[in-house]
Formats: sequence, C-alpha cells, structure tokens
Amino acid sequence: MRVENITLNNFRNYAKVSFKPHPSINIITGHNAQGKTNLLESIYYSLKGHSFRADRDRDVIKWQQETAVINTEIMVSSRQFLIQWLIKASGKKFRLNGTEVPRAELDQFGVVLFCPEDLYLVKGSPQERRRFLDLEVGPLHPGYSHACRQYARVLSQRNILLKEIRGRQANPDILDIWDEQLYRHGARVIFLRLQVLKKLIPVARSIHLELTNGLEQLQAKYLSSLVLDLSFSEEQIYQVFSQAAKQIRKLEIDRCQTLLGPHRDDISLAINGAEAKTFGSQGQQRTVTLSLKLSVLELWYREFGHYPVLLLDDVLFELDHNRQTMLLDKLQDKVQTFITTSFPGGIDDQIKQVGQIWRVHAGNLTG
Ligand SMILES: Nc1ncnc2c1ncn2[C@@H]1O[C@H](COP(=O)(O)OP(=O)(O)OP(=O)(O)O)[C@@H](O)[C@H]1O
Repeated sequence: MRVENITLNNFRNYAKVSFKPHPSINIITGHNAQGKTNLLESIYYSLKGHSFRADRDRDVIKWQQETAVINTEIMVSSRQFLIQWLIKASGKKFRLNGTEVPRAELDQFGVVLFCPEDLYLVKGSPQERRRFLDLEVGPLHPGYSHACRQYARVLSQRNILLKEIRGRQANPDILDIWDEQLYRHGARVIFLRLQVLKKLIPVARSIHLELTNGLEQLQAKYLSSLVLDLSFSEEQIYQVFSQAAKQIRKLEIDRCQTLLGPHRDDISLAINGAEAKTFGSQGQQRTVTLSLKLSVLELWYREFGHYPVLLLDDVLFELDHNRQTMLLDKLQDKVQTFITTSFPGGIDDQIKQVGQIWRVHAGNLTG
C-alpha cells in the first residue's frame, strides 16, 4: 500500500500543502516545532480516522480556522482510493471515493506508527500493552475491534451495576444477564488475541533476532487473569471465565469492580530470559518495541497481501548504526516509510539513494 498524494488545508500548522511522497523511504527533516510530526499525524489521521496525539479532533484544526481538510490518494494492490476528511469542532465527515461510508471501511488500510511514547509498550503499565493489543494487534483479525467494543460496553454497564448493587439501588439478580454477555464477549476477545499472538510472536522473535545480529532472543507471552491453556477453544475460555467469575462475585460487589477478564490481562516481554521492563537498556527496550511494530507490519502483509504504511517519528536515529541499516534493508522497496528527524547530519548515504529527503519549515514542505 502506498500514499500517492496528500493535500492538507488548515491541518495543524499547515495552511495549505500538497505532498507527493516517494514510494519507498521519505525522510522529513527540519528544526524543532516546524511541523514534521504534524505531517505524520495527518497521514495517520486519514488512515485511522483519529489522531495519535490529540484527545479532541478540534486540536488538529489550524488555530483561528473553522475547518481542517485532508485528502489522501492511496494505492492498494493496484486499486486507487481517495480518502477525504472534513474536520470541524462540531464533528467530522469521512468520504471514500466520493461517498460517505461507515468508518469501518478504513480497516482495510494499514498504518503502523512508532513514536517515542511507544517505549511505554515495554516499560509502561499493563494498560499500555493492552492498548497495543486492542488497537494494533487485534485488528489483524477482522472481527476483533467489534468484539472489543462490545466487551467494553458490557464491562462499563456491569461496573455501574456493581456500584448500584452495593448501594442497594439494584437487585443482584440482574447481574446474571450482564455476566452472560461479559463472559461471551470476553471469551471472544481473549480467544482472538491468542489466535493473532500465536502468529505474531514467532514473527517478532525472528525480527528481533535479525535486528540484534542473532544476539538477543525475545520472549513474549500472554498473561491472563484467568487460568488458561493457549490451545483453549472460545467455548473453553467462556467456561473458565464464568466459573472463576462466579467465585469472586461478592468481592466484585464490595469493590464495585470487574476483577477478571481481558481488561486485566497483559503480555510479558523478556530478552534472553530477563524481563525487558526491569532489566532492558533503553536501546534494548527500543528494539523490542521496534520488533513488535515490525511484526505487526509483517503479519498484516501475510494476512492481507500488502504492507501497511510505516511512520517512524523521531525514533530511527536513536538506534545504533547497525540496527538502522538492518531496518532500512528490510523496508526498502517493500514498505512505504515516513521518518522524521531534526538531525539531518545523521542520515546515511544509503537512505539518500533509496528515498527522498523533505524539509519542513514553519508549515511549508519542500522536496
Ligand atoms: N492546531 C494547530 N494550529 C496551528 N499550529 C499548531 C497546531 N497544533 C500545533 N501547532 C504547532 O505545530 C508545531 C509543532 O509541530 P510538530 O509537532 O509537527 O513539530 P516537529 O517539527 O515534529 O518538532 P520536533 O522536532 O520538536 O518534534 C508547533 O509550533 C505548534 O505550535
């Protein structure tokens, strides 16, 4: 998949810009605060329907303006698409090839982002790893995002109900109806996570080995709040979930919290047997994150037959020279990549030959 053209109107600090990226490697350079990340953000926004760093859509509209527009032409396996976003403070509109369609249509377009905040995937709380599972790994299975939304809805209703039961405003018997849905959707979410991870982890291990010249073995394992065997069917997970949850129902009412389920699960990450979060150096943690991101990219290719677009925001030149070269060799001519940096001096001649360098200054882009 390739972004062939992107036009921005009043997006962040870009008043008007049109950008025809190189099909392989695009290096976006410029001093700090000129609009490099904003450009990556616009690509991400057009393909995902939201920003990776703004909580509110209105934040991406250029200050003192009413509307931001992003028009993106992309090519996926010889098919052309035009994605159009019109973003206002009051809401946003999405068109695909000129027609308003459900946003789920965007699921067919892939984008993988690696930015400095992603290091929390290794060193942060379980919540960060669940975000990775829900937003990046899970969607490699077409039914995952829907199952995840269903589970989140039931979970939030159930937690409200637990509070009402404890305050004697609701009858505990009503819980049975919600619990049944909680176990069904929860078992589906866990089952799909395990299915995707079964494929993803071996890919991540082999990429990690490659990036570290065979020196580091990556171990990744799903940690569930339920006692599970990885070979369990969805029905078996349902049984385990319902039996375990029934035993702690009283405790859950006391705490007004649902204590078991996919929202309590995690992934353990280790390098050569030592937990990456506690023992990994910054560079090792960065490489683990990169291996996981690249494995999403690779698995996407195996599942859907094309590579997603890759966005590397301020992370490539933090890797040592060997890892940079290894990475660029892997991506070159296969994955359209957008890399930001404020240190153009660090750019290797190899990159200059296989891609294009762009300069950003105060919301203006030159090639
Ligand atoms: N909605 C907005 N309207 C106008 N300008 C904005 C808006 N949001 C952010 N900016 C401006 O965009 C600039 C930041 O751009 P960006 O984050 O892309 O910088 P960068 O080039 O990636 O910098 P760095 O190298 O420091 O990461 C800041 O000057 C900020 O004031």
